[in-house]
Amino acid sequence: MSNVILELKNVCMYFGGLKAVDDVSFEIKENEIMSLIGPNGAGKTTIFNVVTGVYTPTSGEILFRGKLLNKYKPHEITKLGIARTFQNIRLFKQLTVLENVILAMHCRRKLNVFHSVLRLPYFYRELKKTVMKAEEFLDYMGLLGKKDEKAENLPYGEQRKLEITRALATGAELLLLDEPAAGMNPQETTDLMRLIEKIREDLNKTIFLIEHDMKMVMGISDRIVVLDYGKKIAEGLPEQIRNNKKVIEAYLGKEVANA
Ligand SMILES: Nc1ncnc2c1ncn2[C@@H]1O[C@H](COP(=O)(O)OP(=O)(O)OP(=O)(O)O)[C@@H](O)[C@H]1O
Repeated sequence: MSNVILELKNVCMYFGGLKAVDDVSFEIKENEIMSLIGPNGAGKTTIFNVVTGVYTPTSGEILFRGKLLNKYKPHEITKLGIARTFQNIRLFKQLTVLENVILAMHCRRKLNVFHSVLRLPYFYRELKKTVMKAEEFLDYMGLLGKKDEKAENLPYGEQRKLEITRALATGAELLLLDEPAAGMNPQETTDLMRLIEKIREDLNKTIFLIEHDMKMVMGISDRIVVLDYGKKIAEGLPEQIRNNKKVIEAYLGKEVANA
């Protein structure tokens, strides 16, 4: 049986009287592509926020490889091996593509202020290694040719790819992608699907995805969890979700049945 990498047990996240996430439980297995879907306001991003330490859940448990995450801070969770991208792209827009990747690698780098101030030979050796590693990530993602461009000058689809590159560069095993195909045309979306599948296969990553594009969700996911008003209303294989009456009736209608 495959190993569970992430487990949510009866997780609740309340904002005052609003139950943004209400008693949600599910598991993600190592190397799986799991999608989280649901209408606007269903609680998807809130789930990402509790998993990555932005919020402490009101109750319930979040376990990463059996380790309770509830009290960890976002940077500690990144260090443990979970990285995310955001619905609204968050890059250092004025910095180059390469610099953006290098900054994402800082949580694994052996350099500190002491090394950089004294400019020890060690500093230059480590810096060179870091640059080479960052270039490897960019090459893998097809962005090496753009390494010296300012992030803000990249076309939208490439900015989204750069965000994924940054998530990979943290060394994370579990990648949380929040609407990676948002704003992409159908060709870009298909390319992105192939890329995500490649990352899972070549690099042995686990992918947890929020996405509204049903063709992508149905085409790429091993399993899908469906939320509605903070509650899990279904979980299963794409075929099961596509044919689930509750899912179709509750909100997706033809969108999911025809994807
Ligand atoms: N910090 C917060 N304070 C108060 N309410 C919040 C907060 N964050 C989210 N909410 C509310 O929680 C509910 C779930 O929001 P969430 O962003 O998780 O939904 P979503 O499924 O990601 O929606 P979308 O598809 O539109 O991104 C919404 O009603 C939202 O307004």
